[in-house]
Amino acid sequence: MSHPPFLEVFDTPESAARAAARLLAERLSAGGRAVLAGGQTPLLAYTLFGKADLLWHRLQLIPSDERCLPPEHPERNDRAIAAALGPQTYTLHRFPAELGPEEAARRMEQTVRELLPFDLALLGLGEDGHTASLFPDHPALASTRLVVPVRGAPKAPPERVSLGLAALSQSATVIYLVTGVAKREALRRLLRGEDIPANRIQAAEVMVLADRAARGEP
Ligand SMILES: O=C(O)[C@H](O)[C@@H](O)[C@H](O)[C@H](O)COP(=O)(O)O
Repeated sequence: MSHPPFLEVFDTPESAARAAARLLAERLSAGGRAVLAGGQTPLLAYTLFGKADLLWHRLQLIPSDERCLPPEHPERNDRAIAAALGPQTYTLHRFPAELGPEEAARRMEQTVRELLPFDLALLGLGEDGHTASLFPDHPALASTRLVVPVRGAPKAPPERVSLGLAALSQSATVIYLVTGVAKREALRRLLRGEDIPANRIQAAEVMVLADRAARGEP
């Protein structure tokens, strides 16, 4: 990260989610190409974003990563994102992660290439500083591929497929949404520019939306 990110701290996870939804709606009001994180943190933001009035038919979305689970598995990121966004007419590019890490990465390379550069990436942050499925000290971090297979992930399930640093670093704006006391140490490391996977993503504009619990404020 070339310069400290813009940080905004909110009283509660709900107010942070509202701010994230507003930002998504503003930045994507005319459509565009965006990356949406998996995991639990952003789901309320997606639900609120899904109510926005924008040119949904011009919006192309892709999860930051996908777990290698059957397509209908409730823990699939694409399913959780679609369920949260509700009945809007956007395009959601789904990783065929049920085919396994390598085959899914191979099949999505061209789709991702055609989506680049991203207008925006909303990303989460793991307690170990991971983002998407790019985990510390994992070989996927050193890959130059746009889409990387991930085996042996420390966060279940172990097999995943993820946008690589080469793709995520082609986002004009990266927004991290980080809430909860469990993320306190990871957020501190993110803001200090320490060498965690999230800080290996280069973007012209990096914003961090956090709640007081993650920021370590009473
Ligand atoms: O597939 C995933 O799990 C996510 O893409 C992952 O990168 C997530 O963003 C972080 O692990 C934070 O997860 P939570 O928001 O659930 O804490």
